[in-house]
Order: sequence, then structure tokens, then C-alpha cells
Amino acid sequence: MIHLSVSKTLSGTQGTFELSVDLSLQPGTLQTLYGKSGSGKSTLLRILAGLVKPDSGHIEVNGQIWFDSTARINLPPQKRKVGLVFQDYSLFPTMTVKENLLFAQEKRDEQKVNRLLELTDLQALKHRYPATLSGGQQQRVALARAILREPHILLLDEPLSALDQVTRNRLQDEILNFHKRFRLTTILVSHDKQEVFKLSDTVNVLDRGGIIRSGTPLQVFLDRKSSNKFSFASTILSIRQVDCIYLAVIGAGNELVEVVLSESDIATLKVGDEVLVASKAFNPIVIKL
Ligand SMILES: Nc1ncnc2c1ncn2[C@@H]1O[C@H](COP(=O)(O)OP(=O)(O)OP(=O)(O)O)[C@@H](O)[C@H]1O
Repeated sequence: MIHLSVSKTLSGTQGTFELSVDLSLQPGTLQTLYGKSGSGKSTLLRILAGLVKPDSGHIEVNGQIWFDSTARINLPPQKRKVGLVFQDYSLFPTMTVKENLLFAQEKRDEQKVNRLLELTDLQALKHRYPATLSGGQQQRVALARAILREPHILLLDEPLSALDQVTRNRLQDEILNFHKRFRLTTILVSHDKQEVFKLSDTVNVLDRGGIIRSGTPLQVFLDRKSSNKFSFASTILSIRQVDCIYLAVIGAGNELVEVVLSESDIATLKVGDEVLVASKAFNPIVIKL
């Protein structure tokens, strides 16, 4: 079991605020931290990894105390069994894939590295240098390297945000696979709602340093009071008039949809507005691509 209860004063562009979080994780679960930029998500991961020191609090991981401000305990990062994956892969450029993995081990165990290369489908790339790999391949190596250390917690900070949508989808499946196969306890930071929905057991919504909502993705994202059967939040990209009707182009993930606006909408809506697109009377048709 993992418990953390920490606080730290953060100074952002809009003044200072308190990061104050109580979180418990059951082993084997995948929790996400979701929230606006600057809400404190990365700082919380860095606190867990021992890279940032909280002002006060307590962190206990599987019976071992990693941090306790009262008892003055603060384990250094290398003594905490965490696997960290960032957006920028952070592989060593002068080492091959295999060398990157070997270097990550506390005690060199080539057999274990070979086994992991096999399991993660990286055997064919083992002699390549990071610069010769695609972003998706580099991120798979970074994931393999993080898992190699048999972490008590795997911390993923926006690991897929630099990748295109197709690679992103594939790697989301791989993260889920890794998470289950190696029975990891994982915390993922992401601001991609679809990604969070697909991967999380529990979503924690962070706002100005506090968790304002926690629950399953369904509870957090779709438990609306209204009877909308179908809805998504997005931004108006353009509005144009065709004869007597107004059409708005609205982004929907990587797609665009065109929606008819009513007379009253025109009075209140403009390009750039954030809106909820919802269908009340009809269910949309879902067609397999
Ligand atoms: N060690 C620190 N001491 C004080 N303030 C900090 C420290 N680290 C980060 N901050 C501030 O805390 C705020 C939250 O930063 P953080 O990177 O955790 O946000 P985030 O939710 O991960 O944002 P993003 O989604 O943009 O990565 C920022 O305004 C940052 O400047």
C-alpha cells in the first residue's frame, strides 16, 4: 500500500498556493493526476521520486517510510524504488538501447535485460542509438528502462504528449500491458481526457494544488446531472453564415465537426469559446473505422 500526505508552498505565475494532497494507492492500480497546467501534477510526482522536498508530510510505500518531516526522514531518489518516465525520454544518446538498459541496473544482469528486451519487443533495436529511433520507439525503451528497476511505483509524467495520435494510442495499450504484466502500481500525469479515461482505475483531478475530485473515469468525467446522451467539451474554431443558418466548426479530438448554431447562440458565442457539444434527442451513430 502507498500513502502520501504532503504539503508544499508553490510559487506560480498567479501567485503562491499550497500543494496539499492526501493520496492512497492500492498495489497494482493505475491512478492518474489530471488537471490544468500549473496545478501541481509534476511537482507531486517529483515529490514522490525524492527530487523535490515537501514542506511537511509523510510518504510510506509498502511499509517503508520514504519521507517524514517530523521524524526528519527523507530518502534520496536512488534509495526510492521508483521508475520515472518523462515526456522527453531522457535516454543516454551515446549508448545503444541495450546499453541504456544495462546502465539503469544497480547490479549488472544481462540475462534480465535480454528477457525484458524480448518481452517488450525491443530485441531488433538493441544495438541502435536513441537518435536513430522514432519517438514512440524511444519511449518504449524509456518505459523498459523504468520497469527494469522493479519499481514499487512507476511514475509517468506526460510520457506520450510528444507523439502523434496513432503512436500514442499504440503506446497507451503498451503502458496498460506493462502495467498489468509486471503488476505495477502506476501514477500517470496526463491532460488528455481520452488517455486518462482509457488507462485509469482512479482519476484524481488536481486544481491549484488540491485534489478536487477523485473516482473512476466514468464517475469523474461522465457523471453529469443533465440527460445528455452524447457530449464533449471543445473549442469553436470558426463560425460562418450559409444562407440563413450559422455553422460552427468545432474540434473533436483530432477530428473536426460542423454544428448548426441557433439565433440565440450567435448572440453569445464567438470563435475561441470553450463549449460543450451535446446531443439530447438523438444518439449519435457509431461506425467502426
Ligand atoms: N520546487 C518548487 N518550489 C516552488 N514552486 C514550484 C516548485 N516546482 C514547481 N513550482 C511551481 O508550482 C506550479 C506547479 O507546477 P507543476 O509543474 O507541478 O504543474 P503541472 O500541473 O505539472 O503543470 P503542467 O501540466 O504545465 O506540466 C508552477 O507554477 C511552478 O512554477
